[in-house]
Amino acid sequence: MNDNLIKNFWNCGCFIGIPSENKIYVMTHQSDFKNNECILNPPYFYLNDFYMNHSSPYFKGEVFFEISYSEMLKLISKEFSEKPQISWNELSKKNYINQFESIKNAIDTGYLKKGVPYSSLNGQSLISTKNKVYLIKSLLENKNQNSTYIYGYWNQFNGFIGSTPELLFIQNDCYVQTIALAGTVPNAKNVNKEAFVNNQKMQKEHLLVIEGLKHSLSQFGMVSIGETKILELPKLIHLKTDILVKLKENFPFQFEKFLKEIHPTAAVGSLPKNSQGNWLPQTKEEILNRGYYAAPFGIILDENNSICICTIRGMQWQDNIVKICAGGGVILESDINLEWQEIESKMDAIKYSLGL
Ligand SMILES: C=C(O[C@H]1C=CC=C(C(=O)O)[C@@H]1O)C(=O)O
Repeated sequence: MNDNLIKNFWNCGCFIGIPSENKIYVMTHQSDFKNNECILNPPYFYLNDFYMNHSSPYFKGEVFFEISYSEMLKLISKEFSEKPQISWNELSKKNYINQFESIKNAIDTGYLKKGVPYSSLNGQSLISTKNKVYLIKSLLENKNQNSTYIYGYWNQFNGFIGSTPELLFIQNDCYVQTIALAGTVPNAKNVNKEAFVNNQKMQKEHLLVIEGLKHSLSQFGMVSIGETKILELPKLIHLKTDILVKLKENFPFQFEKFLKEIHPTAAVGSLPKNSQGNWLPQTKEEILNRGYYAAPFGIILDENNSICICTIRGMQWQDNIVKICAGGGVILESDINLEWQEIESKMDAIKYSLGL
């Protein structure tokens, strides 16, 4: 990469890493959301907010390339790196309690089976190029990157960087892979994995995500549900089930149509979905607070290959405000104190992966 290109990338860049392919897709872009899908030639990126409010979420920049994880680390190691100095606010439980109680009420009245409240930890820091280098380097050096998708997007004012286990889908020809991911325990030394796998509340929470996905996906073709397994991350353990859809014959895959059906899954939204795809009211305040937390972010490589992830487990920033969001599934059996501990563990895990 020449110097100009590197400068452009650090001003306005984005990437998504796919560990199973040992590939990171990287793009520089000038500005957001100017393009319409029909005028773009693949490859191009897709970014929407959680509520899918952007009408032109596709974008393409001047330069697009693929790079292996080790090449990316080598490239990035040549750059100046500096840990962001963030002064974090106190984490407030109040808003979370309101969401938790509203979900519990909706469950009691039979309107919902599951909802995902979240909390955000805010801080102050301007994220410089050196800071971005530091954050991405931390993700790349993280040993357990095999099960997560590193991602990043930024322009001069805002952006986000993280590493998510939440795959929305990978499309290869007539097959679409997705996962159900729900049920969490901190990955502590003394954790009893067997008890976790056999825990009835965890199983139920997980099965509800599978139920939601089956419901969304069956219109596209044959849905095969794999075995539920443990997904072990450095700081957290989840239940994970692989799901494969064999698309109906003569069924042209449409990225956004598929995405609208699957997102938000019950792992980040609710079951059942309401007309907004989620139980949370889509207020101005909620949209602002959420920013790009749990947003769909993807790449259309060509008409037979595309990828979309859900941007959890990351840090976002807007001007000098930085933010880490974490949520967790709530069902009838959920206990608020345990759920809150889960939120705190997820926030610690995010900080750990970003070297904060
Ligand atoms: C919504 C989040 O996690 C989801 C993914 C895995 C496990 C989850 C859970 O156990 O609740 C969540 O559904 C988040 O990390 O913000």
